Amino acid sequence: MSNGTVNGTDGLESRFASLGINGGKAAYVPPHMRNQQQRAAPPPSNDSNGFNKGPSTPPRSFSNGGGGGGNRSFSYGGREGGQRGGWDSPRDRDGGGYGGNRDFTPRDAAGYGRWADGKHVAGARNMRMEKELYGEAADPLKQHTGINFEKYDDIPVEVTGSQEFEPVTSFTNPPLNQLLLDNIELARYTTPTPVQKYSIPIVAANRDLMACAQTGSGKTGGFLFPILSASFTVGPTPPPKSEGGYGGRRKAYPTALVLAPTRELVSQIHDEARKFAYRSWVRTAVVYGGADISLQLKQIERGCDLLVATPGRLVDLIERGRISLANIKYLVLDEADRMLDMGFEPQIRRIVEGEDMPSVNDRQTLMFSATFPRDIQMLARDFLKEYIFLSVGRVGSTSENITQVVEFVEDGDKRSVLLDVLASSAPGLTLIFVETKRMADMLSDFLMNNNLPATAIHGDRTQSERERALATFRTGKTPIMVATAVAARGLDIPNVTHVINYDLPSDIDDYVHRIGRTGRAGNTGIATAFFNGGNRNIVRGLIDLLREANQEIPPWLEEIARSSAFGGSGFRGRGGGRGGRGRGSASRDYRQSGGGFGGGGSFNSPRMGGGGFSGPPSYGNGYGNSGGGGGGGGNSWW
Ligand SMILES: Nc1ncnc2c1ncn2[C@@H]1O[C@H](COP(=O)(O)OP(=O)(O)OP(=O)(O)O)[C@@H](O)[C@H]1O
Repeated sequence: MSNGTVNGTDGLESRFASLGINGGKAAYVPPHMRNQQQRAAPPPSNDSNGFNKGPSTPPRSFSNGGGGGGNRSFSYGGREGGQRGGWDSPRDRDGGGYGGNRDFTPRDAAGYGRWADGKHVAGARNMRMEKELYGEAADPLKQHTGINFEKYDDIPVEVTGSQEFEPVTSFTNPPLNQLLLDNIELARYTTPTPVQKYSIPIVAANRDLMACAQTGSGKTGGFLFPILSASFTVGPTPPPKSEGGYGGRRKAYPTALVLAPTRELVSQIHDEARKFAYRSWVRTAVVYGGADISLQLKQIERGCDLLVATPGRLVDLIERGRISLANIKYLVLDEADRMLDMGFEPQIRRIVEGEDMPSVNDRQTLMFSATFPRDIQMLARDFLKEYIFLSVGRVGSTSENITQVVEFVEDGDKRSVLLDVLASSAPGLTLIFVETKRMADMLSDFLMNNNLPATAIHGDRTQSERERALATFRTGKTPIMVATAVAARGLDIPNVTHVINYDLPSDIDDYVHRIGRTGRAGNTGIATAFFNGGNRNIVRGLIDLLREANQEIPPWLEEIARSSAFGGSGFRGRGGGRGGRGRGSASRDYRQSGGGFGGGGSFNSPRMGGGGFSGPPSYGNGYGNSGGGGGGGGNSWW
């Protein structure tokens, strides 16, 4: 299978000389490996880390000084020291007992805290863990903030709903718990991003939230910070009496559940959760399909207060009686629009409505994404109560940190144009998106046959193949990765300087997420799209995005938009690719744009607009999993 790593133990220059990426130019060596050669070099500063020398003159002048990642591995369970749940009250309360395998974890294992006698007892520092979780200051394997980080503050924020909120402009106590602040400092975050500034007070006010902010602008912290801060302060909730505690059955009762669509993403979120839960009583766990369930069960037994999960594996563990959702206080849907579209909605309904999760009134529900189509906003009301809608910038907009280039390329010319584009790319990691798994394999093989070290990631690869592909990509061993949509959302890989849409998606929101793998945390990046007549359905959406992000719009593209509109296919391209629930675009909270909705529902926002929009007929429980072709539950396009 495709995984053309650069092997061998020769000098770095010669290792990379064979890659031929830069034609006759000096051999490419990923910057992080150059650092290994030049240990004396001073560490990069936060805003000048060598990965964000912004591109200046598109197209094709890819001037980012990007670098390879490093050997950052996903933490699929198995941490040292063990971590049983943090509840440390008398075992015999309510007859249950919370310590099925209490001996698993030394009570005072460094790095892990506990809750004792109604108080939070922070664990001792553990330098080994700190190094693993936070890396070194100049660690090229970690994402560093880029030159444009402060510019996030210029993006207009809109908060709609029945309450106003003062943003939290700095990381301080109050409102945040001191232990969380210590961990935020260890993570080297100095200022909250806009989405974090608002999510902190909104969640603290016990409100449900639908939050929309651009890719790479810190949404993960946006939900982790307020949840962890409150958890550290309030402490754990004992299992319900009726369940009898952990005792015999070793069932876990998480209080926070984060659902996300892919294995890689849940692992990444879990890594972040571990960072910020360090030394606290909160034990984190991650479960996802395709990996050994017994290892995940062991991990859950060690403690599972904050659980990050893909829906399918979670359902499996609930069915096995190993996880109960009865204690959930916080439910987070990350990439919420993806989680509620045709592929996942039935599973989400089962988890949220068909198991023992507290009702919408007895939990807080938070949804985050960079895109929220109107139909999904309407569907989401089934899971939220009188929510606040937070948008940083226009819903579904792209970051100006990404320089977008659109090239007209007929299908038959794509391969040779790709070689040209890669040859003129500056060093850095390049992510290439294609529409099918077969194409992902074929294209990575083609690249390797042309001496370009590439790997592929898609849904047909085994878990270990996927992990290896990501690892070799991060480290720059294969600085090119060909991917299907499975890698489109959420992944935060440092030094991805170039995203190429070899095949454009049929949904403009998918384009937004794909190109969002570059230009993160204030860094800059380039996104190149190969456009041709087959992509007419997204031309209007694409032009809107380009205009909004102050990008150059090729005249030929506007010409196609004009002729497409005339020919009737120029709608803002949604709904083609994944089963085709006709999706309406939304640039903001749909309640603000006069959109009513059919069907029942308990939604009662005072600001809800009057009728007018009849919308898709029904999104009730009967919504099947019938997405054909590209979509549905089978995820066959991944
Ligand atoms: N306050 C902060 N200060 C510095 N860096 C931050 C801050 N918040 C988040 N980051 C970093 O920014 C990067 C992007 O954050 P994150 O992955 O949460 O983005 P996102 O908005 O969820 O993106 P996506 O829409 O692609 O899922 C991460 O590397 C994260 O560590």
